[in-house]
Amino acid sequence: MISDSSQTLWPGCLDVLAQELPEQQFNTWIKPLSAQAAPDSSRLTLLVANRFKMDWIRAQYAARIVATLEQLAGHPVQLELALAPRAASASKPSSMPNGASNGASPEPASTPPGEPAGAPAREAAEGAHRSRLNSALTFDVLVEGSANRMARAAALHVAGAPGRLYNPLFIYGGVGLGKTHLMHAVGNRLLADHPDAKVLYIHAEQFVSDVVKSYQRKTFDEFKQRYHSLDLLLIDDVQFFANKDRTQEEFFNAFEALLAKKSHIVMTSDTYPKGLTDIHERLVSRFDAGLTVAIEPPELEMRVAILINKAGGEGAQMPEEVAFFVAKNVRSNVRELEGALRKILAYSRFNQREISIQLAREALRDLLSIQNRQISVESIQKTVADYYKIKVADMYSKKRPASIARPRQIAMYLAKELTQKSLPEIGELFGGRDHTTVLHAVRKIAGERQQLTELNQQLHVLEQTLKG
Ligand SMILES: Nc1ncnc2c1ncn2[C@@H]1O[C@H](COP(=O)(O)OP(=O)(O)OP(=O)(O)O)[C@@H](O)[C@H]1O
Repeated sequence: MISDSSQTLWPGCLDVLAQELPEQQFNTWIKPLSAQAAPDSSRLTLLVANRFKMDWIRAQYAARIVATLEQLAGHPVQLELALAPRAASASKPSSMPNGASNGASPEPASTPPGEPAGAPAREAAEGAHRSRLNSALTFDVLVEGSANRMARAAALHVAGAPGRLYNPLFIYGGVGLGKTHLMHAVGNRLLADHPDAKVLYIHAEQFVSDVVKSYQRKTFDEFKQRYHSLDLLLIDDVQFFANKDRTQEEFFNAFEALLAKKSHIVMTSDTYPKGLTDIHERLVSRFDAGLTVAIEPPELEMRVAILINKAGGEGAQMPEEVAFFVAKNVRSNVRELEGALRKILAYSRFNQREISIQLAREALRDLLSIQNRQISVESIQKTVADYYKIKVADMYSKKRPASIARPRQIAMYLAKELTQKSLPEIGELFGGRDHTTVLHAVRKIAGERQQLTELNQQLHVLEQTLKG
């Protein structure tokens, strides 16, 4: 008889890996595996469909799987890989993702076994395939906060009246802040209202690859037919067009054709249009011709709301104090926040314990210890000095010009936010300054961060850099 914890070990591990690995890799390699755990969870056997997959999983994923299993179990776990009996592997549901390959898989697309899904599932998959939309990414599950309020309002407007105002809509911001989610939400809403609309979500890299294929196969007519006939084109991460001249030309053509027929274009990027490098000026000026909106890193309360909502979506309840604890420690972006939540939920399920601050601390111990280990006041001083192009020595000096005093205040603020040091200790490390000077700097920068978008973004970049 297998104990409860051994039964939840692999599902818990799947939860964590689903969050940590790119979707394509997870769906291709990890999701199809079935597991048998020893009753005491000391050993876990994964059944793999063929020898090729077994070698690949051993080489690419075994170490990571073991680390995750051991973190969940709290003791060493031996991992074994075995070939699945033929019948067992053939009856597994197909798990191939609908999107095109991201190049991670070395296996020909026809190799993985799998029965076709049932008709409704197939239709849904075909619908999703046509538009490449992820139907889970809707406005309903997108938490609103000051960080994304304007972008969300603009996206809602576009979904409700495409082809009119805000065309193109250009959404920019740092990684994992919800740009892609917002884009899918526009497409899903439009399709819900107009099921016949021709919508396509595509990552810029895929667009580049489509251009290359059309070039090689001389099928530009089909390419044009496909892109120029859309009602809504959602194109993600356009910074990937940098230096790809032919792609930029084709995108320019598609762009002009779509705007001429009043189709809508929504784009995302990691920076605002004029901040894009190696993109033709005529494209940049068109990107900026509709509405450009930023998504910013979520503030504390928004991070808390996201955690509570997402936990609810997984059928779990996260007490507010735990959500605050996690949100205070995981600040960089929503994707990391989701990763932390997955770990906590998996840890709670596996150990059959209620979610508490103590449990969160244990589940996130690697993440928390990496943060504490890596960030020292000295590394903050160096990073900030490099960023604002001043000397590290100016962090300790008595110089007062604003070009030096302000980065110094920013470094003090980050030292308070990212380390466990007290105000007097920080003052000491900044050339023996009084703790009231540090307090003044911390309050000033915290206040301005709420008001000034540019400062907020700079701090976000610095935090990401410091956290590695
Ligand atoms: N406001 C929000 N409410 C709920 N979930 C969110 C929110 N913002 C982001 N997310 C979730 O965070 C994850 C990362 O978001 P997304 O992929 O849209 O980020 P991104 O800005 O496109 O990042 P990248 O630039 O790395 O592609 C997704 O799972 C998304 O659903």
